[in-house]
Amino acid sequence: LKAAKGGVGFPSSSLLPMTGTNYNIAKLEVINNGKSITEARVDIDVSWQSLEYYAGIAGTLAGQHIQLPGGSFAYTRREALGVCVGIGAWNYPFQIACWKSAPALACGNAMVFKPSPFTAVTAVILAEIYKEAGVPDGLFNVVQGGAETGTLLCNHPGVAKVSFTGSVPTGKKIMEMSAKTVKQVTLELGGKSPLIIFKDCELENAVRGALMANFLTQGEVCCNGTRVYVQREIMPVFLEEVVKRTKAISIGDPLLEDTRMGALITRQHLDKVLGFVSQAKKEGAKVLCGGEAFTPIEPKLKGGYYMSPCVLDNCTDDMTCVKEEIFGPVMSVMPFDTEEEVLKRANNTTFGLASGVFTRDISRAHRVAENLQAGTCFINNYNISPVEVPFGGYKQSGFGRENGQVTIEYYSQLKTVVVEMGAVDDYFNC
Ligand SMILES: NC(=O)c1ccc[n+]([C@@H]2O[C@H](COP(=O)([O-])OP(=O)(O)OC[C@H]3O[C@@H](n4cnc5c(N)ncnc54)[C@H](O)[C@@H]3O)[C@@H](O)[C@H]2O)c1
Ligand SMILES: CCCCC=O
Repeated sequence: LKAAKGGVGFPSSSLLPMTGTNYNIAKLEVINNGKSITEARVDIDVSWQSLEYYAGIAGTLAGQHIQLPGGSFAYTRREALGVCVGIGAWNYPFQIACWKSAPALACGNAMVFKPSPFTAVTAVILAEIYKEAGVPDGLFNVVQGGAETGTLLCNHPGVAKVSFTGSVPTGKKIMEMSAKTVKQVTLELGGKSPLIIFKDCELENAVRGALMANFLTQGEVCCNGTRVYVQREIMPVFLEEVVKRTKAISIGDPLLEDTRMGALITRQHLDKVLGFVSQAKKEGAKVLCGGEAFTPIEPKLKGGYYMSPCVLDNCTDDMTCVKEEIFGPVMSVMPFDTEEEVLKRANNTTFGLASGVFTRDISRAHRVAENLQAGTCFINNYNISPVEVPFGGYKQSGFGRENGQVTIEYYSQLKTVVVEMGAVDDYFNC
């Protein structure tokens, strides 16, 4: 399993077959969420990699020694915050629970984790795994419930920190509640990320990248690059290729090895996503493929929340489908002419979670990455998030980070100890 490439949902062909516990968790995650088994396996890989990574870091936590005049000195200690609350979204249930609990526990905190009520199961499996590994009772706890339970946790005076993954509107409420007792907050929120494809790109990679940026986990991925800006000269060939491959995505039973797209999370969410497609048509977008409820041929799947992945052409920056997070398999494609123009358009959003650029021009790639207002910029790929690499948003996509060494700072506090080696000053002359 070491061969697995860390990713938000990267279905790596380098994955070795899973057996035993890992495979069972992946299967449960499919039943939990509806995503394909190939993706769920990657989620479980990314999850255990997170546990291993922070377990390794735990023994390296250290402060600083600062020499002061007269032999005195100060040192800093990195200490736990106390009880941390983790609140998760439904799209990566097990992975989110690991991304939060691994650094929290590594820093010496306890965690109370609340999964989304739509995907309640696998966080409990994580609690069982921790117990089996020897984590003392009470250090990692799962409470089930929805908004009411989340509210109680955020208002609890005994909680030191809330790490939240979910939508922007809920994130604002979490921040407001946490402010009452000055709790620390990490917010991993939504996005409407731009993916910029220049005419000098390696087209095959750019097309694959656009699919990776839009259709993993049925498009229900926070950092998806759903605003696809394509340089005008290559628009016809890009559209032809992207539509051909989108039509070929196999939708159906998510437990089957060949399936690449499963079911959306709920009927209500499916209707909402289909509603975005209808609205896009009304506003002048052209559906090149998909965007409809889909009924797989297997009789047992009738009534499932499936839809065909959609590519929208004729989009403009002011359309609802381009401005709002759809959180479903809908790609909006728009032409651009110059780098300056596309950067301005890409940054014209209140979100700032991720971004991407495809080009062979190395200077341009780094210049674009510098100028995009987003927490992550992928160059010549998309949706790759190994555990060593910090992940998080700019602007209303949130703050704080998950993954990487920096996350230690979000689950610990710094104590300064000042040590006098001489006499105390007789300042008051008494
Ligand atoms: N940035 C990231 O890392 C990331 C990752 C995954 C999903 N997301 C975002 O999550 C959203 C989809 O997930 P969702 O529909 O579960 O989001 P959501 O905001 O509806 O719910 C997220 C969690 O918050 C809880 N909750 C709801 N109301 C609450 C309240 N008032 N107080 C406390 N807790 C409350 C829910 O029960 C759930 O556990 C999308 O916007 C997506 O972009 C972000
Ligand atoms: C935990 C995975 C985050 C990806 C966004 O939805």
